[in-house]
Amino acid sequence: MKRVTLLGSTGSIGESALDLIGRGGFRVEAVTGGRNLARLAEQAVETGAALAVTCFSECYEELAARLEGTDVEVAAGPDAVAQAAGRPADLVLNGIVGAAGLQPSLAALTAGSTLALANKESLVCAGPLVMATAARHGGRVLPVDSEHSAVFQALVGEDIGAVERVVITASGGAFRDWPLEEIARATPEQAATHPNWDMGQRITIDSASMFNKALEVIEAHEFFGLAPEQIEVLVHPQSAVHALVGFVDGAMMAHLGAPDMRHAIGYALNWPERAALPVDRLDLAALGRLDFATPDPARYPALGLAWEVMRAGGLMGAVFNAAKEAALDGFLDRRIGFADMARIVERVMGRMASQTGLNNDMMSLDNVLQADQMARQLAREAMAEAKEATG
Ligand SMILES: NC(=O)C1=CN([C@@H]2O[C@H](COP(=O)(O)OP(=O)(O)OC[C@H]3O[C@@H](n4cnc5c(N)ncnc54)[C@H](OP(=O)(O)O)[C@@H]3O)[C@@H](O)[C@H]2O)C=CC1
Ligand SMILES: CC(=O)[C@@H](O)[C@H](O)COP(=O)(O)O
Ligand SMILES: [Mn+2]
Repeated sequence: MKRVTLLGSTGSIGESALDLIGRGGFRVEAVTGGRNLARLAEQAVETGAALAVTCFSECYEELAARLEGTDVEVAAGPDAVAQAAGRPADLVLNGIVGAAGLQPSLAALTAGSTLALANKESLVCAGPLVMATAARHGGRVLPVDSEHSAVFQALVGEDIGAVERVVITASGGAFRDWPLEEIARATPEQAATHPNWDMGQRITIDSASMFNKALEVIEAHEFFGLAPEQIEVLVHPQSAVHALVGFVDGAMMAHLGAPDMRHAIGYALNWPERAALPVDRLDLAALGRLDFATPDPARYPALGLAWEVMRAGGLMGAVFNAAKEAALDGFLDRRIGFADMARIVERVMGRMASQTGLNNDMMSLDNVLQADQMARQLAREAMAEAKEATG
C-alpha cells in the first residue's frame, strides 16, 4: 500500500487522483484544499485521511466543525499546507494551483518524499531550487503535467544526451479558430471553455492565451535540463499526441493517449510500475487524422515570452508567473481585456529586468518570494495605468 498525500485534493487534479486512489492500492495520509470545505471534509472522511488542511486560516473553524466527531486532525493556513506536504508519505501529489504550490513542493522533497508534480508553477518559479532540494534529500520529482509525463515516458531507457529536441503539443485553446480581432473582446466565461480537457478555471484560460504552454516550455527546460532551442511547440487540435521526443539519429518517439489526466496521474501514482487505468482508449481510425501547425505569434503573444524567460534565467520565471497570475486576476475581475494580459506581463518583465539583478545564480526561497511580490505589485500598477490610459 502506497501512502499518498494529496495537495489541492478538491481541485480537478485532486478529484482525478481520488478517482484512481479509490480503486485500491493506496492509503491517504493527508488532504489539503482551499475554500471548498464541504468537499474537503467529505474527502477526508471517505479516504480515512489522518489530516485535512485548508490553506485559508479563516476557514479553520468551519472545517473543524465539519469534521467534529471524526478522527481527522484539522489545520489551516499556508504553513499548515507545507507541514502536511512534509509528513512522512511515499508520494505527495501537488495539485495546488499557482505559486502557492512552491513551498509545499519544497517541503515534500525536504522530507525525502517522491513528488508527483502537477503544479507546474513550482518549476517555473524556482526550478533550480526544486531540483536541488530533490537531489539533496534523495527525493524525486515525477512530472504529472500531461506533456511532461509524455516526454518522461518517451525517455525511459534513453540517454538524455541523445535528445535533439522535444515537441510539446498545444490544443490551441478556446480561441484557436476565432477571428483575431474578436479575441481582444473575449470574456472570462468564453476563455474558460477548453476544446478537449476538463480542467480548473485558471489553467483553462491560460490554455486560451497559451500562457499555459509558455509555463510548460519553461517547465520542460527546468525539469529535463533542455536548452531553449531544443524545445518546440506545435498546435495539435486533437490533443491525442501529448509530446514528441526527437533523437540525434532523426527518430521521433511520440506519446499518445485520450485527453484524460488520469493517464499522467496514474502513471506517477504507480511509477515505476505501469498499472491498468480506467481511461478511454484512443480509436485512431475514428479520429482519422492528426493535425500539427506552428503557433501564430499574433494569436498567442504570450508563448514567445517563455524563451525570454529562459534566456534571462535567475528569477525571471518567478516574475513571469507572478505577473501572469496578477494579470489573470485582472482579466477575471474584468479590469483588463484578454489581450492585455500578455502586454502587462511583458511590461513587468521589462521593468523587473532593468530594476534588479535578476540573473543571480544563488536562488533562494526568500528571493523567489520577493521577486514574486514585486512582480505582482508592478502588474497591478501596469493594469491601473492601462485602465487610466483607456479612460
Ligand atoms: N487540471 C488539469 O487537468 C491540469 C492541471 N495542471 C496543473 O495542476 C495544478 C492544479 O490545477 P487544477 O486542478 O486545474 O486547479 P483547480 O483550481 O481545479 O484546483 C486547485 C486546488 O488548489 C486549491 N487551492 C487554491 N488556492 C490555493 C492556495 N493559495 N494554496 C493552496 N491550495 C490552493 C484549491 O482549493 P479549493 O478548490 O477548495 O478552493 C484546489 O484544491 C495547476 O498548477 C495546473 O496548472 C497541469 C496539467 C493538467
Ligand atoms: C492536460 C494538460 O496537461 C494541460 O496542461 C493541457 O496541456 C492544456 O491544454 P492546452 O494544450 O490547451 O494548453
Ligand atoms: Mn499540460
